[in-house]
Amino acid sequence: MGVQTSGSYTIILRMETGPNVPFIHIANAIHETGGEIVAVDNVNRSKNATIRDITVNVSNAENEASLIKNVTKVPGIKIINFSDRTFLMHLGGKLEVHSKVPIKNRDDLSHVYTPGVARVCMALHEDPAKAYSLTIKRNTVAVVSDGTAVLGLGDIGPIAAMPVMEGKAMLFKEMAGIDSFPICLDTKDTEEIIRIVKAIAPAFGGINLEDISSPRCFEIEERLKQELDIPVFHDDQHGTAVVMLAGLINALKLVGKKLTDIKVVFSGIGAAGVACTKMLMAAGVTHIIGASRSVGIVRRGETYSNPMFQWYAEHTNPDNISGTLADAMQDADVFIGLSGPGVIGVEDLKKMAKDPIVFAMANPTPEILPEIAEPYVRVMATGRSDYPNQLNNVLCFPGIFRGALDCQATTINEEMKLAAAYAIASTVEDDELSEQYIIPSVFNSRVVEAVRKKVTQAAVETGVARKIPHEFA
Ligand SMILES: NC(=O)C1=CN([C@@H]2O[C@H](COP(=O)(O)OP(=O)(O)OC[C@H]3O[C@@H](n4cnc5c(N)ncnc54)[C@H](O)[C@@H]3O)[C@@H](O)[C@H]2O)C=CC1
Ligand SMILES: CC(=O)C(=O)O
Ligand SMILES: [Mg+2]
Repeated sequence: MGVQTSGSYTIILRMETGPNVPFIHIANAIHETGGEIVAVDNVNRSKNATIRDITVNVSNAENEASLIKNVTKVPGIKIINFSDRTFLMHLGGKLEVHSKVPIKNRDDLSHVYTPGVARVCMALHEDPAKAYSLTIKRNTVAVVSDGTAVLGLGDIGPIAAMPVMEGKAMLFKEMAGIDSFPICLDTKDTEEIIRIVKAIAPAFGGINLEDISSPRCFEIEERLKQELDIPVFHDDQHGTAVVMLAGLINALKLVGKKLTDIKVVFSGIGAAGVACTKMLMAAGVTHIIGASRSVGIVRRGETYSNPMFQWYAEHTNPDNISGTLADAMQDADVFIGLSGPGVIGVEDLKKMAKDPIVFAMANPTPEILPEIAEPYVRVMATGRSDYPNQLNNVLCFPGIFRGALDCQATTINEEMKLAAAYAIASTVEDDELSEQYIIPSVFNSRVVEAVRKKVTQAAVETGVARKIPHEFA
């Protein structure tokens, strides 16, 4: 009892029960160990036995083990097998490629492949710009990672990064109809990553860099932006920043404060923390303090080996305070966590200014859990889908790339990002806005369309669109 279950850890117990075993005995055994029954399917019923699949949310592996042990003790039941729903959904990977044109006979073959394909190749040789109409480039994005900063799990390597990149590719397709390939590179070398991404770029209309640790991610993205003529977008930086700003715009409406007046404290000065800081500065926030696990509050007068910390020290912390994250929390209006699990506690929240706003965005485990923070804060948001107010870059990257691809943008610039943030924020109407609803659901179908439209408009207005869609002509 009292165990926090997680929608992302679901097991299915297939069990056989004798004729006189009341279901309540099984339900109690599950409930006693903190499991939450979400579905019961009768698979087979005969005079002597019933076979059921019971789907249960558990909190973690230990909880799963103790639950199974407890259920096994119920007289008259036999567990046939149990499976983890998350792993079942990953069997064989989560993606496959489909062809758009059937190949039923030699004639079809001669058009889609040799000899017919050769004429198309030569047309592209003469005019490479036709790639947008004659190849998959028009609608295809590479999701590129080196596996060094996967969610908040850290440097777990390119193979272990694949499920996240496959997941991003699924989201591109499901949310915005964009085809994408997960590409996990077995190198951490900045120059080599730049070289490889440049080499694969001809097939793609955009590059989504993902989960590449800082500070290498800054140089990789900057160089690729300069050297390629397609959008290069480090999602952990800019997707996160766009969504964070959207959430903050709406949260501030609730508490009646202005961007220009607030004090914001960051935990985590990595890819996401730096980009969110820059986005807030661009939106008018002047009082920002950042703290990192390794050096505490970043301040002028110190020398940091990480060049981004040096930049941070020069551009934030107007009163140049020193100390730890806990010291920075005094009178903060907003806390933004882009670091790791459990870095703040209730004592830190109590120091914040009136109507605290807490965005604990570390994945999969936030800087503070909502059930602990909620009594002490006015607005609480996390990056997770199993709590209200999900601040996750999935609200941004499908729509921003849809908008960029539709106008064949050469880049995704600051104006396009700001347009995306305000578009996301505007999908929550004023009469819908509440502490539990500052940001639209990931499944709100209006989000991608709103972002697409505003992003394309911003691209056209700032002169980075190669094609002007009819609605903006
Ligand atoms: N909700 C969302 O949409 C997003 C959330 N994130 C989360 O933000 C976090 C950071 O991601 P990136 O900036 O891409 O990584 P990064 O590797 O570039 O930076 C991580 C930063 O957090 C600090 N940090 C890491 N673990 C920590 C811990 N346990 N305690 C204190 N500080 C810690 C590091 O010192 C570094 O400053 C991750 O948890 C990630 O899941 C990142 C992108 C999007
Ligand atoms: C959501 C995401 O991109 C991350 O946590 O890294
Ligand atoms: Mg990421």
